[in-house]
Amino acid sequence: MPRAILCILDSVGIGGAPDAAAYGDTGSNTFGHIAEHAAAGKADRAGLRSGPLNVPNLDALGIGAAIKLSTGTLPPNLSATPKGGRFGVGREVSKGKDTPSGHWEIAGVPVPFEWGYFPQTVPTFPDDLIADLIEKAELPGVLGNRHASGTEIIAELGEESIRTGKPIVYTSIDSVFQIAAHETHFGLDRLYRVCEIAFWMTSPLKIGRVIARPFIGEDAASFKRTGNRRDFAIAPPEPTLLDRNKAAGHQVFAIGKISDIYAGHGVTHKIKGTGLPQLFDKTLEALEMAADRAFVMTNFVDFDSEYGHRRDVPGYAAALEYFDARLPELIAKLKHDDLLILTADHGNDPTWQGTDHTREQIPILLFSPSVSQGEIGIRSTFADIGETIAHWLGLAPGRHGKSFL
Ligand SMILES: O=P(O)(O)O[C@H]1O[C@H](CO)[C@@H](O)[C@H]1O
Ligand SMILES: [Mn+2]
Ligand SMILES: [Mn+2]
Repeated sequence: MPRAILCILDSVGIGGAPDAAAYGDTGSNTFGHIAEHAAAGKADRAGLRSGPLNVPNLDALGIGAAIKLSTGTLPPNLSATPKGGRFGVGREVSKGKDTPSGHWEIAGVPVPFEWGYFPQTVPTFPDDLIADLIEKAELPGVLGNRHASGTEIIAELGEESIRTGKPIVYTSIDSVFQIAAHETHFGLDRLYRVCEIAFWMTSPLKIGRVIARPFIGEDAASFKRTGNRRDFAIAPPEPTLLDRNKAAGHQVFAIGKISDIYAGHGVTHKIKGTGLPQLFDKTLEALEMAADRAFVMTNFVDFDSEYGHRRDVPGYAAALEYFDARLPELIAKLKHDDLLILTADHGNDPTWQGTDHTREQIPILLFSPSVSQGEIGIRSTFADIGETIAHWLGLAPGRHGKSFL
């Protein structure tokens, strides 16, 4: 009874995308640079972690070997010889370096169109779009209206937002329209409604997502974003692996952000979770419920949202070590015909300039009690991951990518 478990370690890239120059990201390497910083004592934080990166379980599955294959260089304290599983590298054909592009392509559907983006101007959003939003959502106005880091703009404008009732609208280098507002002063349900209205206005512009960014706290020093983030995303242009497995009558567990990323399409069990520990727990729980030919997919967003975008090297290193320490629990739960794949959707090198994603290749670490050790090389599309899982679950081949099993 085959089952498949796909863990997306959001933003855990491994460097070296051949087209990185087009994104200003030549030389970025999320995992490799964290390992280098840690080895040099530059990822220490009192009370959190210190010293070289300690990820023996990821290393046993081939993370070091995958990075070496991707960049030609083995980072410190990692091994070039895995102890089990199959390792490889994924290269993205879709344009853009955001979450939906990566996830859709991983699920067998590369993005066939150019995403819409907002310019690096102030204001960034078209006047008519904002005027329309203010009118339809009955807002007293908006704040922000520029490119920004979400935590920084809340610290800067959060108090004014509470005082005036105006939500904060901002974007990034990604195809996103983000709206931050206070969970209770503005109201969470109201924020979601405003996002929904914005989504209908921005989707014709091929903006991938409108993201609700609720926060709590009463002043700049205490503002904190909550787990009630919600992404309103464009639906994938073709049926993904999730749709295909659901259509075959099998379970599809979507854990964390997964359901949002695929606009709810192809999901039979939507499971929310906040923070790495809970997302990991929910993944283990889903495995308990997963029947024959089930597909379990989890997005571990914190690597990206809490550490990558925040350019927090010690935090990112500690998160990798946490995930690594829990990996044996997941592996212990695998039955003979279960397939586990660990991968990422893009990079977000915390040592890089700015606060945006980085165009990188991704690790593909595959493990099953019934698959021998080996290497799968550099795959020319992330869609090979989806096709491998489709093959494993007995689905007909899709239009993009090839199974590596
Ligand atoms: O700075 P925050 O609000 O975390 O925004 C980040 O989150 C968005 C979605 O992943 C990205 O486009 C990036 O801008
Ligand atoms: Mn992502
Ligand atoms: Mn991100």
